[in-house]
Amino acid sequence: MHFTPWRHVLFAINPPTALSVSSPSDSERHRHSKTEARVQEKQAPPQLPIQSSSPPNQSPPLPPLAPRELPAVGPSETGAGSGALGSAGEMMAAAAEEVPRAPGRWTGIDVASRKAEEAAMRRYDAASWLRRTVGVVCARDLPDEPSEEEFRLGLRNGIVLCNALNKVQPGAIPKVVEAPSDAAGLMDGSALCAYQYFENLRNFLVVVEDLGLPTFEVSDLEKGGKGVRVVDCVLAVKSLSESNKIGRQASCKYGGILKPLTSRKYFILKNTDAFMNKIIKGHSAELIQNGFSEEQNIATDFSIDSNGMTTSDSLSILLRTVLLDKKPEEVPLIVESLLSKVIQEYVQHIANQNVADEEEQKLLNMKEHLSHVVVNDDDATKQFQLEALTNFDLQHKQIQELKGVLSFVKSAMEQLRLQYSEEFTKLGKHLYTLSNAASGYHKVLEENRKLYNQIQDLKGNIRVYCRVRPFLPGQLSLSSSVAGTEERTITINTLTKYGKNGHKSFSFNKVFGPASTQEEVFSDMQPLIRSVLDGFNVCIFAYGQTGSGKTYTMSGPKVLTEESLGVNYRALNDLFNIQTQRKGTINYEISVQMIEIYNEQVRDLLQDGGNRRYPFPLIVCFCTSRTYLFSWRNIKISLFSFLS
Ligand SMILES: Nc1ncnc2c1ncn2[C@@H]1O[C@H](COP(=O)(O)OP(=O)(O)OP(=O)(O)O)[C@@H](O)[C@H]1O
Repeated sequence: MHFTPWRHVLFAINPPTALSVSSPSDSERHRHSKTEARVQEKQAPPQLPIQSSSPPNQSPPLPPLAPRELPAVGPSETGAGSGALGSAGEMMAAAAEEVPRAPGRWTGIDVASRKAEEAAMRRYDAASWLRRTVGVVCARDLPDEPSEEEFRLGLRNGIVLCNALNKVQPGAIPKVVEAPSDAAGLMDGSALCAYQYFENLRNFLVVVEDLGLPTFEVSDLEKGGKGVRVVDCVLAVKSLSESNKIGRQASCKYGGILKPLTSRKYFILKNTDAFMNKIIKGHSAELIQNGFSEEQNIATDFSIDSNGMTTSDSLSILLRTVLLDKKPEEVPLIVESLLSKVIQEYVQHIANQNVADEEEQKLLNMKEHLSHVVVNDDDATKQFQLEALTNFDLQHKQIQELKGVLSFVKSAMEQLRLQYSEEFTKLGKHLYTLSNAASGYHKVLEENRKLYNQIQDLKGNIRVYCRVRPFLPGQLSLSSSVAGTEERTITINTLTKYGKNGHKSFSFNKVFGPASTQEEVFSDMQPLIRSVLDGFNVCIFAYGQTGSGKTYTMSGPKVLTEESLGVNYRALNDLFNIQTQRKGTINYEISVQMIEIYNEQVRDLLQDGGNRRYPFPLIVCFCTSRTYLFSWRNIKISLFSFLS
């Protein structure tokens, strides 16, 4: 709870002697103020708190008061800036501010002079108290009557402040960073580095703030800082010290009511009476500080606390006490100021009360919710347990089912594995059999081939067949020279030397009569043709006179039918069919060349229209490893040679 506007009272209660000094020098003003303060200090009770003041540039000019206008307060309160004014005095000052100023009685120079003098007096008072508190050794850098610069340098390292505060509140600052012993000759505490200064000052300011005293910034101890705030703080600590000496928690005029170090929630008020008691107590303390008797103040407190008087009664007593010795013209202003303060405190209290009501409502809601939870806790627990058991049984049942399914799947998989193993074993056996069969097949095939070719060799590598063509249409069959044919023999009618009919017989591998077909002729040659696919060279040619049927036998008639196809067509068809049958095992490359030998000239019948003549003799052609089909006059040759 702050009473900042009441600080203006300092100027109103200054002694008129200070007002008579017009623009004195600083030293003169200091000396004058100091002398005045010394006199006042001797007369003032040491326990009186000190009233701080606003910075000179913020303080409005106040009209001077005659000595008879001053309240009956101690000399220290009336000193420039060092007075410990109470609420009554402040109220009076506030009232005095509103008093119409007499023209010509107050000038700007007087105001500035009085402010400077007041500041100096307050600084002297603070320095003097610090020196007395910590001792002249510790405060060697702080003169008894320091200038602003000396005051700043003396307190810059925070040692004096911390030690002084520890004197007032023992143990408030457990650790004070002291200056090194060899730093005595150093100026303005510069032996310590900046952060050590800061640590002392920070600890000091933290404790001061916890005490509810006015604080300052660390920068206020630097050049350009607001030294008046430091003075206010020191005087507030002094006020606390003096209050402690009289065994009473002082009401601080420098920023609020002193708070205990262990709690920062001092301003939380719970009801109107407590709120009013607080105000009244605060004002009562101020009354004491402004000259009212302590007994009177105690009586006031006692009447409020013990007799349970109402708020209006308390206010009445307070007003009567405050206005007891006031002039009639001062009463309205004092009452107005007091009411303004009461309204301000009441508004603050209502705000706090609203916040408290909201918090309380939240707590009630939370309690109701918790009670609802507690009341239904048993049912909810039972329901939860029942659901948990049900879920457990269901899950257990599902797990058992899954185990059964898993067992079934395992057995099925095992059966499948056994079946697969058996099938694999069977397949292996079959493959082994097939492999053996294939191997045997190749062996048998090879053996058959050998046997086959052996048979062909036994039949003869050179075979001679004889075919007799039938009579052509229009030819007389009585003139045939063939007397008869057997399988391997043909008998020819011949004329003897003496004109008698004779017979000659000729033996061949086989004799085909006039009724033989093309198929019968080829069937006896077919085994030789297949020998070509086993790598044997085969040559088939026909020999005979003109018109004997060579072309018919080798190629067929002009109009070909399936039955009339000759040896060449049938041989090639047979070769291509065998190639197709053995396609998966043997690849055959087949080429065909057709030549004609006529009048001892070899002609290629498949190139250049059959006009290309070969310069090499016929025997060379037989040595080539290719398939040949020769047509020679009266010799029709089929030569088949395959390389596989
Ligand atoms: N086995 C047969 N059956 C029926 N007709 C045949 C038979 N052999 C030959 N001929 C016929 O006899 C005629 C003469 O046959 P082909 O032309 O084959 O004789 P060639 O020996 O080739 O004669 P050339 O040497 O003059 O070429 C043809 O008209 C042919 O149709």
